[in-house]
Amino acid sequence: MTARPDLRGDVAVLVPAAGLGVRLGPGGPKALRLLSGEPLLVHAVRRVAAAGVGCVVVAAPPSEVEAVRELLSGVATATVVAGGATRQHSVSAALAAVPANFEIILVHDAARALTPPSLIVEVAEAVRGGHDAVIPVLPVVDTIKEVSASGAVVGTVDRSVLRAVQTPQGFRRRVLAAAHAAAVDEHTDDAGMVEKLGITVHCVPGDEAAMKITRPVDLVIAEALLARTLAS
Ligand SMILES: Nc1ccn([C@@H]2O[C@H](COP(=O)(O)OP(=O)(O)OP(=O)(O)O)[C@@H](O)[C@H]2O)c(=O)n1
Ligand SMILES: C[C@](O)(CO)[C@H](O)COP(=O)(O)O
Repeated sequence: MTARPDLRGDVAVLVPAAGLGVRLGPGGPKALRLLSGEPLLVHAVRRVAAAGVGCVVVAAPPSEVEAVRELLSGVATATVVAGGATRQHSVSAALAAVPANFEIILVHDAARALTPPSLIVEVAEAVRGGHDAVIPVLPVVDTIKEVSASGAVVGTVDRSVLRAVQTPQGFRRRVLAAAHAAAVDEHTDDAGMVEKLGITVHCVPGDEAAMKITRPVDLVIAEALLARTLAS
């Protein structure tokens, strides 16, 4: 895990971690599920801290706030708040806890536990460089079909214009605050809320390691990625 010492401490990272993990199956809140013996949240926050950011705010499952504080005490200096019923509510709660002097805010899923610090730095630097909103993206590798409710193919989408979106997503603070003030739970991603304000969202190359651990197979893939990283 390589850190970039040149990143200034003017960046705050919000880590929504209050999701249930329904698609991962039974086993408790997803952010607390284990990957190589450590909770996903610990993997994620360790990488955020390695990026050299000045403030980390975690939105934890409401019943786990104290436990998460304890869990993170040896990992990074982090503020822990209670998350909400939707990702948007969790991000809003975390944003409210960021001190006023932080002008660059990144939002980063705990579920993207193996995101390299270098990607966190890239996104922060793109915001500092002048973009209001920045997202990491990857090309779509499968053919994408539009399908009707009855299961018939309606058409094939031109995938050359499609991108799969990751986190961290980076924003000027006023932009993220305005997007959340206007949002009505239509999007799980913050950039989607910003788009609705008519603000341009800039793309930077994503990273396969920033995959979102969503289904059981993703845990298997993440274990393999982690083993490869540790071995290199
Ligand atoms: N009410 C919520 C819902 C989601 N999240 C967080 O948002 C990130 C992305 O969400 P996702 O991966 O979809 O997690 P879950 O909502 O837990 O997954 P599922 O839909 O399978 O329950 C995760 O780090 C998750 O903990 C959150 O903080 N608060
Ligand atoms: C924010 C996000 O990770 C970008 O891909 C995604 O929107 C989260 O989506 P989910 O609906 O919570 O899986």
